[in-house]
Amino acid sequence: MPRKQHLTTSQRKELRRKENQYIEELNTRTQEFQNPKATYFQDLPLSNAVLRGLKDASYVKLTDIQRDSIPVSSKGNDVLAAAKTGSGKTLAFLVPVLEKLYRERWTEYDGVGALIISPTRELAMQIYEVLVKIGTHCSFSAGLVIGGKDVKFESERISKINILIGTPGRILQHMDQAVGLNTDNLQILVLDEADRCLDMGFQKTLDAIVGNLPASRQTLLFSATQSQSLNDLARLSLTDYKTVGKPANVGGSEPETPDTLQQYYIVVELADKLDTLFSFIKTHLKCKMIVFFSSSKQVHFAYETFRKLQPGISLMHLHGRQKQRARTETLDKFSRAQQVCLIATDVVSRGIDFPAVDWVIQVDCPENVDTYIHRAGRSARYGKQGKSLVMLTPQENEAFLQRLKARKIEPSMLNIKQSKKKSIKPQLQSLLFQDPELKYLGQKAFISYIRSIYIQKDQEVFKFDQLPTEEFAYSLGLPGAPRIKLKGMGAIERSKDLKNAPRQLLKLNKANDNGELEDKPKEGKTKFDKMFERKNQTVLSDHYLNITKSQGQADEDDGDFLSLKRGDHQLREEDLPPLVAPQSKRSIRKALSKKASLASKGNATKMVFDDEGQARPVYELEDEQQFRERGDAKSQKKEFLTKEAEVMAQKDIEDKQLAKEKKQEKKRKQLEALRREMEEDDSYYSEDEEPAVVLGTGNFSDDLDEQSGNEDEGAEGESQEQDEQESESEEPPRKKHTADKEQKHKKDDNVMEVEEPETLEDLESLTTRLLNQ
Ligand SMILES: Nc1ncnc2c1ncn2[C@@H]1O[C@H](COP(=O)(O)OP(=O)(O)OP(=O)(O)O)[C@@H](O)[C@H]1O
Repeated sequence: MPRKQHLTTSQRKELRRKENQYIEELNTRTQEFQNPKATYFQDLPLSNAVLRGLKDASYVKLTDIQRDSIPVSSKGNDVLAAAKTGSGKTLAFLVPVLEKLYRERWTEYDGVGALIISPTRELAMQIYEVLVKIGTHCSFSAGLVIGGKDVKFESERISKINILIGTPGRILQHMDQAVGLNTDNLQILVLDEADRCLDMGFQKTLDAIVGNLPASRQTLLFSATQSQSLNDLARLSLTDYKTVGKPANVGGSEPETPDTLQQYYIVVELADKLDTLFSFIKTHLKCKMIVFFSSSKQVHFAYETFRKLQPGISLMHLHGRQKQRARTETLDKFSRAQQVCLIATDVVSRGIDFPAVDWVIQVDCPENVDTYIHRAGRSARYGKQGKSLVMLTPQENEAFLQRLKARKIEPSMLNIKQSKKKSIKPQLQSLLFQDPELKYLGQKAFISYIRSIYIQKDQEVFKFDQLPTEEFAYSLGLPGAPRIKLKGMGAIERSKDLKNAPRQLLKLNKANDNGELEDKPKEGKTKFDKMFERKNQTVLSDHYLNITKSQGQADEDDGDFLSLKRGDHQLREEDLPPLVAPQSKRSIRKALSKKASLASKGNATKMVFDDEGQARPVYELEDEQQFRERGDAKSQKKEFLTKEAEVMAQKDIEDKQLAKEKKQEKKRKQLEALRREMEEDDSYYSEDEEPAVVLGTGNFSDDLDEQSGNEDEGAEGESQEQDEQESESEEPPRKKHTADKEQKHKKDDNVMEVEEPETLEDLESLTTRLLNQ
């Protein structure tokens, strides 16, 4: 940590002069630099402060993307960089950020000089940690804004932050508040996993953020995959940019996966996936592995059931529905553990750098090749060996392998002898029978998976109509396929234009417990809602649907109705307890007041019923004398008809107006629902989440102290808002700035355990043997 020095004015002037001279020389060296064979960081024209920070953190040798991109970025160019997972992109953009601010002689009082945007909180935290690690000899302040409760807390400190790292939603929130966050002087903007930000529906948020930034800034876009949306973003937000790294898009000559990654696939029936996974885990107890499912509910179910079945390895789970603190703790524990199985959603599929992961298992087929690459890339990082296995159903197999092949990825096939595979279905059934909580989770997991397939864009891979729903339900231990009703699909179609699949999945996950997705947001809960929020009420679902049919008629008329009938739970009306149609207190009050107001109007019309039972107003024959006095019958008739026609025309206009207003209102509510959802989804994982706040201090070394202090003392603050738990660190006193600131091998009865195979053949035969037992 740099010591505070007391200098005289002339000493300070002299120091300043030397520093200016040093920076000028550095700039000249940078502009003239041409060494495509640079091997070490010190071969690059970098400032001493940055080089010392890198060395202290044991970063000495350059990776390819670092060697190629740092000199280009340091020259001030806009850069679009794509490089394989685990190839060291984080340093590739953090080093130029520090260099830029150093060369601009940035001080605490200059405000935000660099903005780094990451799609998820976990990734933002990781970037922050790396920055803290390498920035020990620099004198900038760094801070994290990743959403959550205390905007005020952040706002108060944000004005003193020089390097701001955050998620898009929260950054924009601070910009909108117009207090604290001033980006007028911003020098450099970094978008990490930029395409993921776009995929997650942050396009508008990013546009708004970029719109608030000075045009003169430098911009760096980084990703492991290079999609069309990334190219579009590059065209819009970069100026005269340089492309660095391997062209990682379709048609490239090399696979985009690391060379050290061994990739496999197996073809397995949907209903056999959990059996296969469990057998796999039991035979790889000495490994560190990540298992990916497509939804948080499936993760939750697999975790809870496997925990009870005790495969013999430490199990962890991580998904966006968990509280932030739990997520952070799991990330931390998993990073440190050596033999462990983490069951997770795509919340950790991008960017997260877990050390030494042996296996990545993709139980659910990824939505596209990019997701496959990012998931698999959690293993085999920074030149280390790693393996990945994707489970494909016979329906997905062919088309997905083609998609992979088009990107030069050709995993090897592993065979499983289905006949000999150990089944955990009976245990699951027994568990679910005993534990209603688990059964409920199973139903949720089932619904989530079916929904996830329904909304996939790539229908050649994901064949919704070929899903073996009954078998799948049975494989989860359920007695039959829960009934699913997806309605209001118009809303989903609309949302498809706005968001990509993961967010759609998120939206669908917000459907109610009956599997229904409604076109409009609910206003308050009815007794029906509450009744069906209770667990294990699925048996009532048919009845519920009957009751609510009339209420939901309008939606159903859209033709957007889909249902998967549940075979074993057909419920006869007479078997059900008598249900009185419930009414909310509000609706009862409303009805009563309507009656009261009608009664008080005093102009009620007396009605009589005619022979056909039709109600008609009472009328009496008018006196003939009076009738004649008003004119002849013909003209009276004409006058009457004209009047009636006018009334009808007026009514017609009113009706049309009413219909129009209703339509507009419906549209407004739908838009409102979408908007609200996008806000809630400040991050995708916020089906899910509200973020934690950890703001840095005026000095990196303070940040380090602060972190370790908290770890030691367990001093993490904790509070709740919006159902989220958050952690935050106390801010230590700010330093004054000077002129030169700176298993055991347990044998299972059924599965033989052996050492990790070295070759593909070994692995194949091993897997076959193990699964055949
Ligand atoms: N020059 C280096 N020397 C030693 N280790 C490095 C170096 N650069 C990066 N690493 C290490 O390599 C690992 C992967 O780096 P990083 O997380 O930046 O990869 P990435 O390219 O961003 O991956 P992803 O695309 O998955 O986000 C990290 O553990 C990091 O500490």
